[in-house]
Amino acid sequence: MLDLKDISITFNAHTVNERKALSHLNLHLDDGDFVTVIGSNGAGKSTLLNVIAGTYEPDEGSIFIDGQDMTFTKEHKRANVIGHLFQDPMKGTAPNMTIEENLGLAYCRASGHGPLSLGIRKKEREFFYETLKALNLGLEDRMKTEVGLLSGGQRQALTLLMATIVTPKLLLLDEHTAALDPKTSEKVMTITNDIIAEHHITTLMITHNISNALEYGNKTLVMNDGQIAFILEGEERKNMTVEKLISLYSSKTENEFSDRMILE
Ligand SMILES: Nc1ncnc2c1ncn2[C@@H]1O[C@H](COP(=O)(O)OP(=O)(O)OP(=O)(O)O)[C@@H](O)[C@H]1O
Repeated sequence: MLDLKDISITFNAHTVNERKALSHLNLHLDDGDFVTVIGSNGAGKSTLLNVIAGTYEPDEGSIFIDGQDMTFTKEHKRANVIGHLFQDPMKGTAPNMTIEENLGLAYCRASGHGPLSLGIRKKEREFFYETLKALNLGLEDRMKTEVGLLSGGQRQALTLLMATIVTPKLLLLDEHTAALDPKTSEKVMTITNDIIAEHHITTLMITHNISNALEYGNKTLVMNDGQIAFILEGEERKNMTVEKLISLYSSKTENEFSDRMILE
């Protein structure tokens, strides 16, 4: 489904701030894979997602989605098939527009249904109502509420819905629950897991929470220094504990996870 072939990217090349963020990275994801991504600070996790999304063009290598070479496809064109969520709940929604208008925008953009100026029709309103209801946050009764008035958790759940209202080929989640309080984070994570399972969405999810990384998804990709250190799957992953993973990481990479990852 997703193939990354020999991807490298260096920021600020030939300056004192030169930083090789990804180095000859290869990755293959099968259809429906839900891969959690962890690694120390600066390992290249966000850069990996940004390169897949088209935010950055790699210096070397190729990106294929469903066999199609997307390496030089612009970010806004890739957005038709890739959903990308960030840590900041303020990103990804328009605060001065209502919930319904935001969903309308996302729906039109992803489905190619023509501009929002045509108005949201009854059929779409009903679809949005039902989709919001499934979140179990009461947002279906607040469709005329401006998004800027929502809490961080509600907003992040809405952003997730917008990214998946037309099922994307690939979903990229960059610590999308990290800015939420623990209870809300758990709720948004449950919603995330349900949406991914229901629509069978191929997903890469960066998390700093090691137990979440082992609990959710079917594979865990561990990054270090711009490369994939190792991938856990199958029995090995099933039998993995947080403690074992911390020691495996330091033995394989001679590096440590950050305190934030270990303490949480
Ligand atoms: N736009 C950029 N310009 C310059 N350097 C960058 C840029 N983006 C990332 N880097 C550098 O590339 C390296 C990898 O960064 P990246 O954000 O991908 O790491 P990460 O694994 O997501 O880290 P963290 O867990 O701290 O968010 C870091 O050294 C970072 O400083």
